Amino acid sequence: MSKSFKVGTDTLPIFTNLTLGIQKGEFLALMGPSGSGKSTLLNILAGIDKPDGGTVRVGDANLDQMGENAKTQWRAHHVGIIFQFYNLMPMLNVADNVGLPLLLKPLSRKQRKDRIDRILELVGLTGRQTQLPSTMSGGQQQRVGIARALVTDPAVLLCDEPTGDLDRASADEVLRILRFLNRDLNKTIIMVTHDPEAAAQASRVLHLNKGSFVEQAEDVPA
Ligand SMILES: Nc1ncnc2c1ncn2[C@@H]1O[C@H](COP(=O)(O)OP(=O)(O)OP(=O)(O)O)[C@@H](O)[C@H]1O
Repeated sequence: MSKSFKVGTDTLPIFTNLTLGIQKGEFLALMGPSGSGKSTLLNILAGIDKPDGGTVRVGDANLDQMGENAKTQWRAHHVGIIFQFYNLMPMLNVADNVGLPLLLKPLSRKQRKDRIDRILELVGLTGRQTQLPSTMSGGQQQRVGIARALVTDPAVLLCDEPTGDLDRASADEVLRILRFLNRDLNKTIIMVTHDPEAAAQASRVLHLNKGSFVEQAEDVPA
């Protein structure tokens, strides 16, 4: 896959003939300097951004052969996205934020409520349904963000610096949930992070370096 951006009259290459395979059920951490293309890669995997050339397959979906509407539908069913700054709707309460992705699904009010309640329990936010995000801590807001990403039961979770705005204790709680989702619910997780402690939770760490990935070397005892 190749990707560049046009900046004025210049072309800024981000990836040139990048080949990357991610296994179902992996917990992959993507690291690398600012501007190296980590978020761009997540956007390409989500079908939000398009490569200039090459092929991007996620499960059975061949993203480069799908139109925009098909990709939007596909994303709504198969991919959950978790953001650094949560991206919650401030005027909606917790239950309505978490339920947003379900608006595209033909569910009854009761089915919707049951699913929201179950997911909130999973992220440790039972009883918070009517609370507004602005009255919650950063860690709690991120757990609402995780619940929203999970509510459609996607196979893949894309996380863009999910602990980047959190203190250590809240970050550790978010990482504990991500680890649980990976190990116990078999979610494939791709997490961009600058935090070595977050990366240490992953089953594989890749460092983006000048448009290609370098696998983190195993620690070799001296
Ligand atoms: N829509 C765009 N138009 C032009 N340039 C862009 C666009 N999106 C990203 N870029 C450029 O592409 C490069 C990669 O950006 P990207 O956000 O993927 O990096 P990153 O590794 O996620 O960085 P960070 O760690 O700072 O979030 C940067 O130089 C950025 O300025």
